[in-house]
Amino acid sequence: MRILVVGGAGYIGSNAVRGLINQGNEVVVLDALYTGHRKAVDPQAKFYQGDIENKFLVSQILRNEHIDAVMHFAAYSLVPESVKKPLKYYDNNVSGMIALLEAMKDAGVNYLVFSSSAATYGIPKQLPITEDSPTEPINPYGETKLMMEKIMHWADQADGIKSIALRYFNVAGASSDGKTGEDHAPETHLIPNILKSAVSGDGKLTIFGNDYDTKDGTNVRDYVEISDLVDAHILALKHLMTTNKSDIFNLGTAHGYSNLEILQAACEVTGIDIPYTMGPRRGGDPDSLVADSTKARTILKWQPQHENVQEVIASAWKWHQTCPNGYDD
Ligand SMILES: O=c1ccn([C@@H]2O[C@H](COP(=O)(O)OP(=O)(O)O[C@H]3O[C@H](CO)[C@@H](O)[C@H](O)[C@H]3O)[C@@H](O)[C@H]2O)c(=O)[nH]1
Repeated sequence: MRILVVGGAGYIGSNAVRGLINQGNEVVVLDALYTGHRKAVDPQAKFYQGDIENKFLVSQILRNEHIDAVMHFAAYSLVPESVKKPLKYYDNNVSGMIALLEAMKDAGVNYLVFSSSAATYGIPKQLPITEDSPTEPINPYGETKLMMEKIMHWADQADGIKSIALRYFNVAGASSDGKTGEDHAPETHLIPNILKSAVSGDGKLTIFGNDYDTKDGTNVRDYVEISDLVDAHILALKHLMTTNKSDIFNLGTAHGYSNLEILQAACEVTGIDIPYTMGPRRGGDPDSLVADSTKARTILKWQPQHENVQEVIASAWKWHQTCPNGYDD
């Protein structure tokens, strides 16, 4: 199959590109390189630099490259940034999805796997969260992802574009060959920030808030390992093309770790007593997000292989030690 991976130079997209190639697919990448890294893209993929909002370019690539299906990772994804710059998020994320679907309609490409988020749920009424839980996002990022899902739904109704939205919980870890890891600018994610502090010893790590309604007062998250996440995308695409039916799946492990538990696990993995400051709450953080992924396990036959959070942190730690400045080395 020939797959277009939009946003294929980012953390999750670049890992998906490798996974697709390893499974015998031909991959074309489109990435604007606003947040992604050219060096992260597997050299076996054909690369175009460009913006998802350029629907003429996307349509041309879909036609000229004889694309069968699209995976979409080209959205802004930082919760705190979205709270500070909501218009940037609505503009890029929502407009990007509209342009992509218009280009797919124009080129007659009817299959889309989309990187959605647990942030679509907001503050869950019960844990673990199933796909039919209410979707009431509490930050602009989560709301843009929900809007994108809704746009996909109506594009299916009107134009027959079939799609699967994968609602990820917190993705973490690096590839086992050490080639691709997590490198955002600015870095706002917990595990990379903890490990950066471990490498630099700068003592700049802040844990945001210890007055949440959780076991130790810090936020609880469900960490899903990057290669397990990529496997789910490939299974989802096969399922979509077999059933021709749009759907939504959670991807997580059903294990919730508090921010302090993650810090403790990182201290154990690295052997470093990582200093931190307890700071005030960061805007837009729900207390706890833990996935019920029974649906993905049953229907997609998804079997995550890396549910031990220490193992996930260990792979990220290997990457951070090798590339302390990310892809800028
Ligand atoms: O330096 C830091 C960074 C983060 N946190 C906290 O760590 C937790 C996790 O934060 P982060 O790693 O930024 O992830 P989330 O905000 O939970 O968002 C992630 O998880 C979502 C789904 O749960 C995804 O959709 C998003 O794309 C992804 O950024 C939160 O409580 C943060 O406040 C800190 O305390 N200190």
